[in-house]
Amino acid sequence: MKLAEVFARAIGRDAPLEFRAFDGSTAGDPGAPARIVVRSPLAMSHLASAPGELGLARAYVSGSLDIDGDMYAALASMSSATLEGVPAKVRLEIAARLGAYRLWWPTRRPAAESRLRGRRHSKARDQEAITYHYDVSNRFYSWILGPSMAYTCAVYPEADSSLEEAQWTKHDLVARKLGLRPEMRLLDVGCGWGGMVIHAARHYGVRALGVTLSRKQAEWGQKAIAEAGLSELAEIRHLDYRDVRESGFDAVSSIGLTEHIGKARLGEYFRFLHDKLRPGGRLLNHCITRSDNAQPAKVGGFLNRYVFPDGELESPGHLVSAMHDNGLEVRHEENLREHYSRTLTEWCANLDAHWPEAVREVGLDRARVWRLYMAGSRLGFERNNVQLHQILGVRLDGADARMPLRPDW
Ligand SMILES: C[S@@+](CC[C@H](N)C(=O)[O-])C[C@H]1O[C@@H](n2cnc3c(N)ncnc32)[C@H](O)[C@@H]1O
Repeated sequence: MKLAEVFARAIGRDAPLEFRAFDGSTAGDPGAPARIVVRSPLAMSHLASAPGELGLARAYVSGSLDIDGDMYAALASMSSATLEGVPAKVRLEIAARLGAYRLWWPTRRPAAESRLRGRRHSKARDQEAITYHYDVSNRFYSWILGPSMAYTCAVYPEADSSLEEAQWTKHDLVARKLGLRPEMRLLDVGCGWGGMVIHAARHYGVRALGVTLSRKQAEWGQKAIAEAGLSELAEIRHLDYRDVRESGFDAVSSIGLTEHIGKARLGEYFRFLHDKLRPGGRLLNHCITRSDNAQPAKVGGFLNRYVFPDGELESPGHLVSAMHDNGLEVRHEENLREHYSRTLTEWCANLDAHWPEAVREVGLDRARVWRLYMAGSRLGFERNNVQLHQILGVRLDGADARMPLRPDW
């Protein structure tokens, strides 16, 4: 059986995809928005060794399989692939073919795959994990993220708002939820390239300290603060949040950091942030959560090995409980899932628009990792496999929460 026949049976003959393989076989619609090209038997060996997303990712990142055109459309079609309706005899034949590929074309893990050592979530290993993903190239990130350099879900105020407006709106939403006012002190943990710190200082006159484990982000953010003339108010340090010594902050923001903490450490994370606040101070926690809480968290897949090593997602309920159990009165929460699929759609389009220079900057294998992960994440938010929750908590400890009677955020 030729590979195109296997493909047509698994994906369906009407899928909006074209398929070509090294054995000369073809299937699908040549005018489709996306084309899968299996360039060598090595791709089949990758798929046989690690069936599903990891095998596909290894084949794509190693260059033995290409996905041309619309990556999102390709993933949307492939994610529903199944051999369920295929007769048992044919399935056995396919399994035997895959086994033979595996035997004759042994695979090696592509060099881009992460290999972290040491105790999970030790400071040293977390530094390695963050360097792996964020210290790639600031230029590369600027092509994807645009001028805001914000690497988290934007908040679109209108149907036709731009990414830049939506990132501004996200920072402003966080500022308003935190009740920022001039002379307040804000701690932004996991500050990235400094977007929230700069927004709080520029628009609210707040004294803002941001910390990030990425050296390249810190350098970029420090320069951006100086160029904006905000050095009196804003500061960014290359520092593990656990090493922040100051306390008594009026507000803490954590935008996209929780995904790096790990379930086992969530309690101490929220306790630490609680202790950084003065009584009456607020924490706004913004992070990706997972929808299916019944399944154990998935480790060792594509995202863990190529994108966010040691990253872990929790359910929104678990986060609310962890905040509640660590001294924070939970006052508000909202799910911004649709905003993240839209944000990712724009990042994917930006990467495609800068593809040749992105490949020159970080190499083809890495550029492919980002292309695959961002399109897959867009699909994940659209299909409610993952969500984005903002949760607002207050440290009471005898103080008044001073929340508005009906917030108009
Ligand atoms: C997805 S990025 C979000 C950046 C930024 N908040 C934004 O919205 O663009 C996650 C950030 O968490 C930071 N981070 C992860 N673990 C950290 C830790 N232990 N201490 C400080 N920063 C950390 C990373 O360096 C990165 O800046």
